[in-house]
Order: sequence, then C-alpha cells, then structure tokens
Amino acid sequence: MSTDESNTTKAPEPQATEPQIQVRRVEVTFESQTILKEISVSISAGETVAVIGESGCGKTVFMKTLVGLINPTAGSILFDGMDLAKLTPQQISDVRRRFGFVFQNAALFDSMSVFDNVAFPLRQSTDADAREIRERVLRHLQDVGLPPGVAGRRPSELSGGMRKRVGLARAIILEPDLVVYDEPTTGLDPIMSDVINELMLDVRKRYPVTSVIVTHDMRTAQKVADRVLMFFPRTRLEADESQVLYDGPPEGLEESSERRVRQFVRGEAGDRIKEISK
Ligand SMILES: Nc1ncnc2c1ncn2[C@@H]1O[C@H](COP(=O)(O)OP(=O)(O)OP(=O)(O)O)[C@@H](O)[C@H]1O
Repeated sequence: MSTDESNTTKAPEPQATEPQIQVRRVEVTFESQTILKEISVSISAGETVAVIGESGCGKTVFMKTLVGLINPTAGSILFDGMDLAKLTPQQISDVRRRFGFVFQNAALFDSMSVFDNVAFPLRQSTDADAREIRERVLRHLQDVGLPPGVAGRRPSELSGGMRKRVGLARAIILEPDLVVYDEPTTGLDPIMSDVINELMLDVRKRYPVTSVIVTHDMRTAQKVADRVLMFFPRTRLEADESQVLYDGPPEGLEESSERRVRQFVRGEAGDRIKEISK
C-alpha cells in the first residue's frame, strides 16, 4: 500500500533508479492568476539545479512548491516517492527536517545571537547536549568561514555576506538531503558572491546533497549548477509552449537554439523594450 492510500502507512522506500524529486504536471494558481502550469521536472539525488528566468516568472513559487510550502493547485510533487500534499502533519514535519532553506535575506532571528540561530535546528530536531551543540555550531561557522568570535553577535551587527553565511550554516547543520537557496548571492559584491558560490560547492563536496538554487546570477548558474532550468512567464508564452524554456547543462545556455534563452543569459532586452514601453 502506498501513502496515497493511507496516511498511517510508512513512507515507501525510495527506488534506487527513481529521481529523488518528481514534479508532475504541476499548476499553481493564486486567486485567478496562474503562475505555473503543466510543470514536469525530475531531479536526481545529489544534483545541483539552478532555476533562472525573468522576475515574476514563478521561480520562488516553484521552489516553495517543491518543498511543500505551497500546495499545487493541480499535479503533484513526489519526494522519495512521497506525495507531499498527501502527508500527515507529522509526516510533513519529518520530511521538512530533511530540507534546508537558505532564504534571500538570510531570514535570521534578530533577537537571537548568531550561535543560537545556527543551534536552532539542532535544539528543535535533535536531543544533542550542550557540548555537542557548541561543537557542531562552531564547526559549521568555521566551515562557512566565520570565526568563533561571531557566535556571540547579533545578526544585525553583521555584513550582508556574513549573514548569508550564517543562514547557510543554519540550513546545513542537520545535513539535509535537499537544500533550496533563494537568490543566495543577491545584494553581494562579486567577491562575496564567489565566496558563496564556493561554499555551495563545498557543501556538495562534503556530502551528496541535492541543491536547488533560484538565482539571477549567471555566474552562480555557470559555476555551481550541474543543470539549469529556465522558466518563462506563463502570460507571454505561445499556446502549447512549455513554461520551462531550457533544461540542460549550464554550458549549453549561450548556444541554446531558443532565442529567448540566449537573450536572457546575455542580458539582452531585445523586443522586451518595445513590449514594456507599450
Ligand atoms: N502567496 C502568493 N499569493 C499571490 N501571488 C503570489 C504569491 N506568491 C507569489 N505570487 C505571485 O507569483 C508571481 C511569481 O512570483 P515569484 O516570487 O515566484 O517570482 P520570481 O520568478 O521568483 O521573481 P523574482 O526573480 O523577481 O524574485 C508574482 O506575480 C507574484 O506576485
């Protein structure tokens, strides 16, 4: 029996050949506005996927749907064979523990120290004692290039790049199977952006995490991703066109046969100037 049939059954064991994430004909509509339609994508365990596309095309909505923060209006998302929309609250909380989130603004708790921010998932989801928590928090801060002296400071006392690194340390402290990054380099200078790119690569080297990175940063897509998905705003698609305009390796973007993909990655406005000024 599958979880589709009963909420009390155990989650099925994932098949070795089965993609870790299966997005099946997903649609997301808010009120009368359909943001995503007929999205079907599979992501294998350990893959690093960058999601690119114009502002407003639905990248963040896609990412949130992937991790069950938004329920699709139609279609389904399967993680290790489990349909996220059909899980019990306990099952969804168990599966969320396997996800790490790196939010655009780092989303740290400003009233807590950096130490307590990074320790938060450990205290919530494990019974690690104080000594172990201390050791793991300091090790993770060191892994993202932050000295122990930062631990006692408040997030508001840190630079944007440091806050992003604290957010990353917090997201990976439970060694999640899937990490989603929402615009991890936005607002950073080119050097700090590259530090974040290297840290994302580093996480992947340390253990076989699956990563989904929503980004406008073509350098991140080129340097960090194994695969790039480019979404297009649904309202500007021709009838029957797929909303995923590109699904392939980063090296193929510039040479894509699809003009809109080439224009996007080269940052060429093309006909958009005329459309926008109409
Ligand atoms: N909870 C919500 N309720 C209603 N509309 C929403 C909601 N979340 C997102 N939207 C709308 O969905 C559309 C896509 O938003 P989304 O944040 O996914 O875009 P994006 O591609 O990530 O854009 P950007 O690159 O600018 O961050 C937008 O028009 C947004 O206003």
